[in-house]
Amino acid sequence: MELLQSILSTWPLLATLLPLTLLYLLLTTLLTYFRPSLRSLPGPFLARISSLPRLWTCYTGSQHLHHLHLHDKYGPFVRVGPNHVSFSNPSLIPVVYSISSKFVKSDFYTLFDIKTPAGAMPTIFSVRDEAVHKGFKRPVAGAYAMSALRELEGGVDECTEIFMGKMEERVGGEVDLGVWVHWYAWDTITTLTFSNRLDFMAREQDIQGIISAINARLKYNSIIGQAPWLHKYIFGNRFAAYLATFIPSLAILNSSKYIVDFTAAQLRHHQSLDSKPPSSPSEGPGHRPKAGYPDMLSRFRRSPALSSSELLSHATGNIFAGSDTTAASLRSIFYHLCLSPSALSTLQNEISTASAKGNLSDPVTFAEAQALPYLQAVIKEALRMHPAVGLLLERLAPSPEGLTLPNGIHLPAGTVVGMNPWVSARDPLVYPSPYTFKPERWLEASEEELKLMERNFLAFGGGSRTCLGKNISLLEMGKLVPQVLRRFEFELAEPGKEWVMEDYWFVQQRELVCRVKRREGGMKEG
Ligand code: HEM
Repeated sequence: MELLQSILSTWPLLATLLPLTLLYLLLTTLLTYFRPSLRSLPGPFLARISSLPRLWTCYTGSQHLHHLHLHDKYGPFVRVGPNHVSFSNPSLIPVVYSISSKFVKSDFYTLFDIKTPAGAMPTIFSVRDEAVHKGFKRPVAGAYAMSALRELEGGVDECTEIFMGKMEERVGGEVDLGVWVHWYAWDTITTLTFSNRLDFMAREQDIQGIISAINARLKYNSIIGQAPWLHKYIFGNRFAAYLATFIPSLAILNSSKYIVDFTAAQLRHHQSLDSKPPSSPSEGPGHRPKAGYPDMLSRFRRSPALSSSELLSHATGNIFAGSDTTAASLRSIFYHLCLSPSALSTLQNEISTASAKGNLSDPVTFAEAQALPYLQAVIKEALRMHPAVGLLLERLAPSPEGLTLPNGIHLPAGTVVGMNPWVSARDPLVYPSPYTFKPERWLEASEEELKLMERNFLAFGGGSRTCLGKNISLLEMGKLVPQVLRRFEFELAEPGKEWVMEDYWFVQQRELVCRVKRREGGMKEG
């Protein structure tokens, strides 16, 4: 106390400013706490007045679990931040996430904008303005249609074959299946997008460190995205970003440029091969594009409406969103099958029966996979058990009307509202015993129940901002899983041990170590 008095008497300006600052902080805290309408919503005290709890739970990679806990404790509407409301009430899903919804994405998504040589620009994923989003999507949507992707099945088959070969080499031993499906997803997305498989699987490594770069940026984006205004003082600030280069553990988080440069190199490579004759296997590993090959980039490039920056933005979107998601979903499929012997044997029987009837080619085609109802239910249930995205899908209450919650509370325009796909997936009224992996629920539900289950299924998001790459992942998962299961069996190396989850926008799992066996009576390597 004496020390404070002596400081204040030495610096009279400080003596005036300090109480004013404290008064300002007190007033803003009170105003934040008592923000109209939001004050009547329940939620943790600190979350009402500051972004710290959201920053912290994001930093610890556990926000999906935190949101589940908050809704268990406080009910369907929780004030999770000064201006943030998380909801678990399903009736709001069609309001907030519909095709014609006026709820645009929040500033959280600005962290996912990219810098191109022509300047900063959003990606189709991060763009906030709905009209701009429509314009962005129109020229490329065709490339994501299932009819277009089916032409690329051969590319998926090549990657599947490599995956099978790698598992074959490991029969009798242990594999970290989580790592392998990640490499599989990377090889597949680079094949489908650029016809340039980078051979993560063949070389058994993170090629050019791109996986680490994306993980690091996702970490930064999800944490700083909780208070997006912070970005302009961190990596959005040139000087701060420069200073960070001297601290390797910080510098790695600023990998956005690295990711865009990685994609730009792929674009240049694709363009440089236009004039080359069709590839031959002697060109070495990877799949080389030839003029007219219907990979996604060729389709994008055929659209005269796309500038080179837009092309880069779309390709970066595929790189950013196209592998972690599918990998997390594949891990969920294999993990839950390992934990559920009855589901595994039902699926194995379905595959064997179809095979015996001659209904499964080698490799399994997408059309054949779709005709396996239990397989489709397993995929759906695995995505429900483990949605790839684990933060709020944040949207802004529209202006001027805001949002009136079913309990009558009115949220003003500009309030950030959203649902976490993990919360919608665990609603016991929609999915009885929501923590149990039960593919049958998708086959046994009545029409009415199924409608509700589909409505709550936010694994691919919803409305006009539904995942654009959904068909890519369905193609990959639908083809890989039956092909692998007809030849191999996996069991957890340590059955009692749970995997480790980290939620940095995508909820990635680690330590899915399995023993690989050749399946009794299963298909031999052909
Ligand atoms: C199982 C795999 C996948 C899952 C679970 C998934 C999940 C999601 C989710 C939840 C969203 C909505 C995010 C939001 O509203 O904020 C989304 C959007 C998006 N996803 Fe995926 N995704 C998957 C695979 C892919 C793939 C393979 C690609 C592309 C190669 C992709 C590209 C996109 C794009 C471009 C958007 C933004 C769409 C828009 O706003 O119009 N995703 N995804």
